Amino acid sequence: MSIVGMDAEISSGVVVVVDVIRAFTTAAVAFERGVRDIACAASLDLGRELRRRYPDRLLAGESRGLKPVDYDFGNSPFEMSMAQVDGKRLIQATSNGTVGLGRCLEPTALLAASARNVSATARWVRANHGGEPWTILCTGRTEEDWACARHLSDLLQGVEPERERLVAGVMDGVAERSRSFAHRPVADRVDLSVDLPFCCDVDRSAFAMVGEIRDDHVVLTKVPA
Ligand SMILES: O=C(O)[C@H](CS(=O)(=O)O)OP(=O)(O)O
Repeated sequence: MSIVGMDAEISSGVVVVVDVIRAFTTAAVAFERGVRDIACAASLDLGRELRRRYPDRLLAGESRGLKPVDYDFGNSPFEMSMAQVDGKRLIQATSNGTVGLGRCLEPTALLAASARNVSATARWVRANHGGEPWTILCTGRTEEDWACARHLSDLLQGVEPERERLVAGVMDGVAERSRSFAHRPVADRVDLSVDLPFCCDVDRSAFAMVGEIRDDHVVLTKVPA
């Protein structure tokens, strides 16, 4: 039972990949909007390749937080909350979250989580892999993923954590990112203010996002839990 960062060797067992700001908050919102499944790519170019392979899929993702010109969507949960994607299939390629999914080579089970579906993720793991070893992979260096991982770890161990502490951790992560953005040219800064309410909406999504490893990507599906 461990919480690790992206520099760790990912063991087997149940692996939950956490990305609160913003990949797996955006993925959760996409599923809430009726998306059927999400093919997660570890790079923008692989995302483009997947679109060539599966032209019916819409392409979502970011580079340095911003939407590539040839992508259909960026990585904003706010943007996704208004998207007409009911019944659609997505491809998602981001800097951290989808890269993290690709790091897990032979997990017993692989899931994607954010604060939005953290309790549902814990319920799914306990119901389907209770008592088995698990690893929580934080894909970011800022506080939000680690706060979410600690929250999930408590839930997996039968401890009821405080939501307020998780929200405070997300807010700390946003503050850290805003400070880093301040060093970028204005045009390169990501306005997280519209996304923050979605990232802080703890347990809005009553489903786990369960991954299936394919040759060169991971497909997430929504599983009520
Ligand atoms: O889109 C995001 O919020 C981040 C990119 S950055 O770290 O803010 O530049 O990507 P994600 O994979 O969602 O952490």
